Amino acid sequence: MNRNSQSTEANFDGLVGPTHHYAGLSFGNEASARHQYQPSNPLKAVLQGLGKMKALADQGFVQGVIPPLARPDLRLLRQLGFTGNDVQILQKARQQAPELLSAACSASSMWVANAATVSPSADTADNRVHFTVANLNNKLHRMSEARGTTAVLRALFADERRFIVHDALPQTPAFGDEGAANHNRLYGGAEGPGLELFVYGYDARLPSGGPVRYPARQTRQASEAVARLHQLDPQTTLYAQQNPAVIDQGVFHNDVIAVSHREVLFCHEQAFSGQQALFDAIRQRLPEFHPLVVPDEAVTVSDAVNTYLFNSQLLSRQDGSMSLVLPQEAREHPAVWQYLQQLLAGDNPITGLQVFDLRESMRNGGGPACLRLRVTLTEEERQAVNPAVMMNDALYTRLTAWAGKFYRDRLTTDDLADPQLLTDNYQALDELTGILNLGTVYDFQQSQ
Ligand SMILES: N=C(N)NCCC[C@H](NC(=O)CCC(=O)O)C(=O)O
Repeated sequence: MNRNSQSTEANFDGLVGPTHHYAGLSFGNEASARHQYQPSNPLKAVLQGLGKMKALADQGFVQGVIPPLARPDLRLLRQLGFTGNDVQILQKARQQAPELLSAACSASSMWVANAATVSPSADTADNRVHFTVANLNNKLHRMSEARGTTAVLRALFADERRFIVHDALPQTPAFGDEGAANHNRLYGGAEGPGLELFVYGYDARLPSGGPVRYPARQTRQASEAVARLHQLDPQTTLYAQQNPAVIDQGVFHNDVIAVSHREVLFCHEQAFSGQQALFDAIRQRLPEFHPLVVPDEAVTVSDAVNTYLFNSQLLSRQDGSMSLVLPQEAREHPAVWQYLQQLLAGDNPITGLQVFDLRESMRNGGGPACLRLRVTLTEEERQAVNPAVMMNDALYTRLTAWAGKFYRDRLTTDDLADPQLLTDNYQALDELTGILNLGTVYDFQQSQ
């Protein structure tokens, strides 16, 4: 395979599933806690996500769709001791442990920045695109994604000559892994290996040094294991610790405080431990490195957590300038919006802002960047991706009609044991596998 052929950063967005609801399941994610038990609108949520995908595809960006996992996760409920037929299991869980029913129904697989860590073929010794499925072992509702995500990614990236999807790391806290949300890849003009920057919350070898209030979800040990699996060159691999003080302020993933694209790293001044030394190390390997650091006096960490300023997407336009894709909350915040105007006027590649209303996802702590998995692909690799998942007018029309047929416009935790919800979900997902040409990717299809 040709190492030097032109490559593209494609974005694959998670399609919001029909059971999207607010259950307060993610301790350390303040939006999740704040919106616990509020009614959600799954139809609006899926349409908001599709709107972003369609707008970016219309601008010529390569945009794909990742289907939701099948929920309720009856396998998980059985594993937790609930017995009987499907309806009995749901009802028993609702009566005895509603928080477990919520976990089994969570639509959290929409945040595909946590589906896997991805290394492009230019960085890997065997010249394949490597994916390691995230084990997400810090939270029950997220941990149970790994199995289904593995099957879905293998259905999308099936060509084993070009892609390899590794199983998730061992499910133990020392190997906590949250995927691409804690991984950046920086690169300059020349084709060839990029600099892979893995960001962890704590080092399991050291007894202290992590956050104290909220959990660190990613360990250094997990990042190192992913780098080994991906056969990365240690010369172009760096590890950095996220500042534990910002984890304690609600920055549960690095993509809540930093985003990279090409040679640019856009981040808050408090994002990393030893930030200056880290920047020196990056610059040593990548002379074009262009950090854009936001001072606390312009935007506080709390403002960043509330607006998801850094959970933005940086996209290159044809002319080499960059566009920043932001959530509506960033526009509504005077200090953040003022900072963004200064950024546009300043000497840097960002020349445009695009704002999307993603409020249904934002209320659970998921912004524009959480909803996408970035996969850098050569032209040949792009041709090898399942073409039915690539966004275009026809797919957008089909998926909006499909969602309109199956999704509810109101859902609360009280609705989760409704047998009709289960039947509708399975029917919706069965139809979706046809639209996206996925084969029988869901367990319920195999037992039919
Ligand atoms: N930053 C990135 N890349 N992803 C955001 C993930 C949000 C997700 N929220 C939730 O899982 C909330 C579910 C609930 O409470 O109902 C989480 O905390 O893992």
